[in-house]
Amino acid sequence: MRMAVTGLHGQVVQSLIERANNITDVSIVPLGRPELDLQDTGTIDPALKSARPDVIVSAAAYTAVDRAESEQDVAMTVNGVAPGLLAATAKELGVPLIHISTDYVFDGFKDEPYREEDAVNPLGVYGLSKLAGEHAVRQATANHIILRTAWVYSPFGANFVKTMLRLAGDREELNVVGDQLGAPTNALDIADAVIGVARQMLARPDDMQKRGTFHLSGTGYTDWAHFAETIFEISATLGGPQAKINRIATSEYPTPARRPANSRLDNDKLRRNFSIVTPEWRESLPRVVQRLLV
Ligand SMILES: NC(=O)C1=CN([C@@H]2O[C@H](COP(=O)(O)OP(=O)(O)OC[C@H]3O[C@@H](n4cnc5c(N)ncnc54)[C@H](OP(=O)(O)O)[C@@H]3O)[C@@H](O)[C@H]2O)C=CC1
Ligand SMILES: Cc1cn([C@H]2C[C@H](O)[C@@H](COP(=O)(O)OP(=O)(O)O[C@H]3O[C@@H](C)C(=O)[C@@H](O)[C@H]3O)O2)c(=O)[nH]c1=O
Repeated sequence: MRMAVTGLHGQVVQSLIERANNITDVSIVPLGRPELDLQDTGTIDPALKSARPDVIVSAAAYTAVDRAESEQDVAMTVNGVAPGLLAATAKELGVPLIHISTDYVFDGFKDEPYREEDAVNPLGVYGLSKLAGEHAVRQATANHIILRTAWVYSPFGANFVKTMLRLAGDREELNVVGDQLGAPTNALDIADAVIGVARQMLARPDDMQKRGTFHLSGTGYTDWAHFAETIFEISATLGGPQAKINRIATSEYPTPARRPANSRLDNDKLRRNFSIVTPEWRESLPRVVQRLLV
């Protein structure tokens, strides 16, 4: 199975490359700038076609949530327009598209985990742009999966786990918000799920139970402050950096973009339709912290 994946250095791309290294029948073709530039939309179709994919994975995105508030045009092109073009090429090639989206399409006012059919209402430009991307994909091809994930971390790229370990090098105490709930998701677990989903889509080309929108986050949930405390508990056992976490309210940590108070995603549809279950977030975390401390 040849998977063309957008992006080069991103967390999900790098995780797919690492996982595929150990699987003989899966090869990843990462497509990044300048060959494929989601801002330079004319590059998308030729780059994808030259990769001769069996499946396309749309993993690249403009992910700077706060910067998006002042770079709306770039965020909209990369996250909102480009996925529709990827989907149009996927349709022309007759191959499935797996598009990664986000919990930030929701406003977070629901008390329970979000299900796929719940009403969307993004609070910021990043979420709005990702929602536009979802609509564009749905319009361009029925042969798609939209996988909404959340709070992604990994040994690669930039993420909250790396930020906490880095900040602890300079400070003894860190203020972290304790009133936003969500599920940390290891990008390597996303990679496993994406490969599993792709195999099942190819095996069942006409099965609409294996098409549409699905949620995929780590199992269980936490808040950012407790997530940070857990990172440092693990770091302590490995002789890594330490910091005391001061639990604060979101109102005490002003940011350009608003974040949802509830980012929890209900993963049950993925379990029912694909038999895919993600590990507990606490189980996945130590493996990444360990790698980051080496
Ligand atoms: N990070 C998170 O917490 C979450 C992420 N998601 C979604 O998951 C997906 C993967 O995220 P993640 O791996 O964390 O992302 P990263 O921020 O780690 O990487 C983003 C990738 O997008 C690429 N990219 C950005 N702009 C362009 C462009 N104009 N042209 C081509 N490539 C571009 C980057 O390129 P380069 O390699 O050159 O830097 C990089 O490879 C995204 O769709 C994101 O919206 C969803 C929920 C949470
Ligand atoms: C660094 C830091 C962050 N925070 C807060 C800010 C924010 O509410 C929360 C997480 O901060 P980050 O900037 O890492 O998170 P953020 O960029 O909002 O992460 C999001 O990224 C996009 C791409 C997604 O799709 C989302 O699922 C989500 O993972 O923690 C603190 O309270 N203290 C700190 O020292």
